Amino acid sequence: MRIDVVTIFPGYLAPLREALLGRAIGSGLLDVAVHDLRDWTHDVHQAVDDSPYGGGPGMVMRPQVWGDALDAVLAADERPARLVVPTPAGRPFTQADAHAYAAEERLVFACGRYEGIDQRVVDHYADALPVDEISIGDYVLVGGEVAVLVVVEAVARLLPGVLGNPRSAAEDSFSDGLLEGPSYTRPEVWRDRPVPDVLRSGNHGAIARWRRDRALERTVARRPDLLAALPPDALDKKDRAL
Ligand SMILES: CN1CCN(Cc2ccc(Cn3ccc4ccc(-c5n[nH]c(N)c5C#N)cc43)cc2)CC1
Repeated sequence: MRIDVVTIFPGYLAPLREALLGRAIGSGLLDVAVHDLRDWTHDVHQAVDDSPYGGGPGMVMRPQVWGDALDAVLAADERPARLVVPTPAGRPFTQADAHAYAAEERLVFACGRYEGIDQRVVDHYADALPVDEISIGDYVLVGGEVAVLVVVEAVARLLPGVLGNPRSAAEDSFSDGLLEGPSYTRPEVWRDRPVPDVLRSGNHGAIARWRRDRALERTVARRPDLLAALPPDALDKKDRAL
């Protein structure tokens, strides 16, 4: 998979080259190119923004610069691409999106700043390729770069060979529609707090039941919306007895 990121703060994307993602890049599983939007400005001030039509606070990113940048970036590789534009007004990014994006040959991310990117940029490219305006959560950031780091990590970990243990991705939180329950490791007792006996029992059936119960409890307490979204047959009689 090839990933391109266009931003006015290339340094913000440096973490992409660390740790797991850095190894994925090094092993050729992932090809990442970060582009400075200002490389496509032509004025001495390298202006990328201007005042909003209709008034209002802040500035809006100019379509011309974005058009020149995205034309050049898209033309640099013949693989079909999906353009992903993080925005507070975007559709919520989900684990299902991460799986869908992991199947793409190429993702191009447009990182906005200020009050966002002139809408005509999204409208223009939507005539030529799939374009997603996504949000990583109901809180307000200052730009799209952090969202790109989140999305790229969520996607890259699903690529074959990136995670040391492929079972991790297969048994993700949300993969069965529930939150993950608590995890424990050595020592058996830490500051007078023991590991739950069932986890040391060797009784795999009882362990699976215990883990499912804890996942259900946590989901009820923290994300009742996930329960409501489960298909009718997702909970068995024992689940409902909890
Ligand atoms: C008067 N009001 C009119 C509405 N604006 C709304 C607004 C517009 C842009 C920005 C800053 N920004 C610029 C590009 C960009 C991309 C993503 C995100 C982002 N934030 N939160 C997420 N989950 C994000 C994601 N993914 C923020 C971004 C902040 C707030 C505020 C002022």
